[in-house]
Amino acid sequence: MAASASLLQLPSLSPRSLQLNSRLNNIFKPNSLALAFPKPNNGFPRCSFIACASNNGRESEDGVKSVECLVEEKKRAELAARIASGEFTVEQSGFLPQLKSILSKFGVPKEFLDILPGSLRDYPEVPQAKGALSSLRGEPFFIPLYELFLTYGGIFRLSFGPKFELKGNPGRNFRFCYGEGPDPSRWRSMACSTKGYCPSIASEVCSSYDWPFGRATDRLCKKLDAAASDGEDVEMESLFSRLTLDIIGNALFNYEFDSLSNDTGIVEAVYTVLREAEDRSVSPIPVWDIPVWKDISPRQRKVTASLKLINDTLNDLIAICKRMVEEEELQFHEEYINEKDPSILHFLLASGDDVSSKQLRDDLMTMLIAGHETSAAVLTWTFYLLSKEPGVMAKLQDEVDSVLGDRFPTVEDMKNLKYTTRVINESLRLYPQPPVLIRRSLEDDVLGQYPIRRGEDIFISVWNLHHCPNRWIDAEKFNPERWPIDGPNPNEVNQNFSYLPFGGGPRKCVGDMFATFENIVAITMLVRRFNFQLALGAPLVGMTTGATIHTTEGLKMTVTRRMITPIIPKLEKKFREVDGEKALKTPPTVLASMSTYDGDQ
Ligand code: HEM
Repeated sequence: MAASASLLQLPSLSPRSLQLNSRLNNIFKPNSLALAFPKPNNGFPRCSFIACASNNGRESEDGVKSVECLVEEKKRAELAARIASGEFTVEQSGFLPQLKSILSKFGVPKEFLDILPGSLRDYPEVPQAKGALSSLRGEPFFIPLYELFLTYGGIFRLSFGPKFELKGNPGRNFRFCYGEGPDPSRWRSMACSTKGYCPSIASEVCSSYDWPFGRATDRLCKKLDAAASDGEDVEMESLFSRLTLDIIGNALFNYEFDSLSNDTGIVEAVYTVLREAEDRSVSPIPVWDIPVWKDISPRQRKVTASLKLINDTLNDLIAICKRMVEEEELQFHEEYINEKDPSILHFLLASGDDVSSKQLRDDLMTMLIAGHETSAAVLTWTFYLLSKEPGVMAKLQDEVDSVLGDRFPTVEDMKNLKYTTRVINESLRLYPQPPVLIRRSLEDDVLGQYPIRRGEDIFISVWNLHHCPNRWIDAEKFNPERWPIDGPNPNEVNQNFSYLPFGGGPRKCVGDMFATFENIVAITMLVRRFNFQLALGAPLVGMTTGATIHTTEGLKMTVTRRMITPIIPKLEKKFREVDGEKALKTPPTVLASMSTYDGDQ
C-alpha cells in the first residue's frame, strides 16, 4: 500500500460540523459537497475501476477482451473525457472574492480588507461540477462521482440540480418503515448495549448449533447441495439476501423467517417494504406523499398492508419477549444471555431498557434494514470476486479445511481464520456497503481550505477512498494479501480513515462484529463444501445502486461439490452451566448436520 499519511487525513471533519444526521436528509440537493480524499495526482492514469468480466469472469484463454469489456472501457473513457473537457465545470469566483476584488480596485487598502468581518474572509471557492446527471445516465451514481474526483480533486461541489435524478430524501423516505427512528441520545445507549451484546456472542452459546448463523447457512448448504445434484445454476444474490434475513430475524428478535425455505406473507412483506424504501431513496418525486395516491395506487396499498403486517408481528414479538423477561428470575449482568432466546430484543428488554414498544419496534426495524442487505451485498460481491480469482479461492479453502475441518465455525475460530478475514477486508474495500456516506453540516465551518455552510449536505464517497489510485497499489485488484496476515484487523483508525468498511466516529456501524462473524460463518461453511463458478451464458455482472451495491441482473453461479479428503471430526466435550447443572454438550459437526449429503463428503 502506498500510504500518504498527510493526504489521508480528514482535516476539518470536526465532530462539531459533521455530526451524523442519523436520518439521511435531503441528499443530492443542488450544491451538495462531495468529498474524496486524497486528491489524485494530475495526469495520473485513469484506471478502469470496474474489473471487466470477460466471459463473465472466466478469463478467455487467449486473453482477448470480451466485447462487453471493450464497451465498458469505451463508456468509461468517454465519461472521463467529457468531465475532463470541462463540460461539467462551473467557472466562478464567488461573491465575496469578487467584492474584495472590486473594493481593492477602488483603492481600498489591503490592511482594511484583511480586517473585514470573518464572513468576508477570502476563502478559495470549492471547485464546482454542474450539469444534469441524466446526461450521465446508465451508471450507478458513485461512478460519475469517481470520475469527477479524478478531475476536481478531493473536495468538490455538486450542482447537479434541479434535474438531479438522485435528488430525494432517503431519511424521510425510510421514515415510513421506522417512524422518526431513535433519538440520538437513546440511539447511543442502544448502540452501547448492542456493542455490549456483541462480545457476548463470544460465549459458547453462539457456537452451539442453535445459533442462527450456522443454522441458517446450513439450510443454504442443503439448498446448494440439491442444486449441485440436479446440475442447476443458482442465483446467489437472492439466496444471500434470504440467508441474511433469516439470520438477522433470528438474532434480533428470535423470529424464524425461514425465507430460504418459504415465501410466507411476512417474508414478502419485508421485501416489499425494503424495495419500496430503496426506490423512494432514488426517486425524484415523492408521489407517495400525495394523500389520495396512497389509497388508489395498488403498489402503495401493498406497501401499507406489508408495513402493518410487519409492525403487528414485531409488536407481538415484543409483547411475548416482555412477558418472558417479567417471568425471568435471572438478574441482568454484562454477560447475560438467555439461552432459550439469545436475541438482541431479549437482551435489551432484560437490561431494563425503558422504552415504549413503538420505539423498540422502530429500533428493531432500523437494525433489520441496516443489518440485512449490507451483509447480503458483502457476501454477493465476495463470491463474485472469488469466482474471478481461483488462486485466492484455493488458498481460502486450504485455510478453512485446516482450521475447521468438519466443524461448524465458532467465535474462537475467528482469530485463526486470518486469510478468510483478509478476503472479507478486501471485498469490503472494493465494494464498500454503502458506497457513499452522507452528513449534514450543523453549523458553518471550514473543511480543508473551503468554507462549509450550515445545512449543507456532504457526501463522503467511500468508493473513491477505497479505489483511490494514490492510496492503493493496483487499486482495482482483488488482493487479500495487501493486508498483512498477522497485522491488525484493518479498520478506519489504523488505516488513517482511508478505509471505512463500517464507517467511523460516533455513528459507526453497531453491527460490525456481528457482521464479521456472520460473513465468516457463511463463507467458511460454503467454500468448505462447494466450488463456485460464474454460470456460463449468465448475464454480465454489472452494478446498480440502492442502499447498497446490487448486481444489475443477479449473480448466477454454477455450484459443484468439492472432492475433499474426509476429516475425522473431533468430538470435543464441552460443559456449560444449565440451570445450575453441568450439561454435556457435544458441538455438532458439519457431517452430522449434513447427514443427508451423499457421495464425496
Ligand atoms: C458487512 C455488513 C455491514 C456493513 C458493511 C455495515 C456498514 C455500516 C456503515 C458504513 C455504517 C455507517 C453509516 C453512516 O455512517 O452513515 C453502518 C451503520 C449502522 N449499522 Fe451497519 N453494516 C453492516 C452490518 C450491520 C449489522 C449486521 C447490523 C445490525 C445487527 C448493523 C447495524 C447498523 C446500525 C444500527 C447503524 C447505524 C448506527 C448509528 O447511526 O449510530 N450493521 N453500518
